[in-house]
Amino acid sequence: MTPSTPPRHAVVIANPTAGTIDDALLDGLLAQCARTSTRATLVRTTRVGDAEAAARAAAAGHHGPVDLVVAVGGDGTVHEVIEGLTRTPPHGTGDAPALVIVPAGTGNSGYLMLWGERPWQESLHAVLTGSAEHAAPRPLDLARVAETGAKVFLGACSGVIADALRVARSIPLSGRARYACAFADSAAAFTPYPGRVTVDGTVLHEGPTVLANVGGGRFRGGQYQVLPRSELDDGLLDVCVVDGTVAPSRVPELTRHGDHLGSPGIWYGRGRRIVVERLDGEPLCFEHDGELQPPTLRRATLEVLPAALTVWGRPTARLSTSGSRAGAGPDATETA
Ligand SMILES: Nc1ncnc2c1ncn2[C@@H]1O[C@H](COP(=O)(O)OP(=O)(O)OP(=O)(O)O)[C@@H](O)[C@H]1O
Repeated sequence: MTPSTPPRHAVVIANPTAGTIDDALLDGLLAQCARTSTRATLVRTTRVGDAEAAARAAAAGHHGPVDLVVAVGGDGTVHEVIEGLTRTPPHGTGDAPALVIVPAGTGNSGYLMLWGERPWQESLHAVLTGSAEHAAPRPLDLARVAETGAKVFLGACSGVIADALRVARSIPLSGRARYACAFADSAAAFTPYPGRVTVDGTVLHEGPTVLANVGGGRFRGGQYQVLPRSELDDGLLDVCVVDGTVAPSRVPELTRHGDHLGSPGIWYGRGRRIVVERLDGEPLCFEHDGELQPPTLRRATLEVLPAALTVWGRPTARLSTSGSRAGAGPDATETA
């Protein structure tokens, strides 16, 4: 395999308030850069919005030529860094810096999506040494919420998966355990809402809806494979709808291993523009990248931004090919 070009200058954007960060983690990271002669510029955030500003500054060339941005934190930090990297045209004629994630939050779905369960030190070492066998810079599709302009990298979801984030606020656990507990509690009490999901102008589902998940990554909450077929670099968004014939309480167990696609009441599509609506005049319960959104939208329009970002991940034929593709069936409406 041809080695990738190792990065020469990394801007490390670290959120010191993220769930599992400490000085030892940052010292270890900087030592790894020093061992491979990668210049590292450390930026510690001090408030919400700093990570986005730092990524924008790095892409705009404020630190000189930069070919790598290291986001150290949880999914919230990664989301900000992506907003910053994609908001600025790259400095001069060079490419925008590529992103690598060092997981220091509690859920870390972004890291899981790109590297699986591999320790971050091994992933970073492969990036810094240009080991093509273990790491590759890959194009990553993002989505944009047309109504707000927000970028989405992990995925967006209406219904019970979003409601679980509300429930999680009062659960005294952290990370994946907290979300699992919240998902079970929310699902046990959830009432389907009247909804419609449209894929590139064709209605995929209309009627009682438990959730509509658009992505993005295969996993939500770091552990539920709601979109087991999703490819992160195919220029398309996947969508899975669970309709009201499925008991909400069964959804956590059904989606745990991505086995739900063959079941009745599951609708799966793929396209460039996906509209998720609530039809009774009430606001959608809606989240993206693990952040519950204010109840202001009755519809969310997700448009794909193909290859919006270069991100380091494990080299696979596609970014996320673990698991097999389900055969086409009634659950497998594909619009592209
Ligand atoms: N210095 C800071 N002080 C306070 N908040 C910050 C700071 N830097 C970043 N933030 C905000 O903290 C929020 C949470 O961070 P992040 O999601 O990275 O960590 P986490 O909550 O521990 O991880 P996870 O989302 O995996 O549970 C982010 O939305 C970010 O905007």
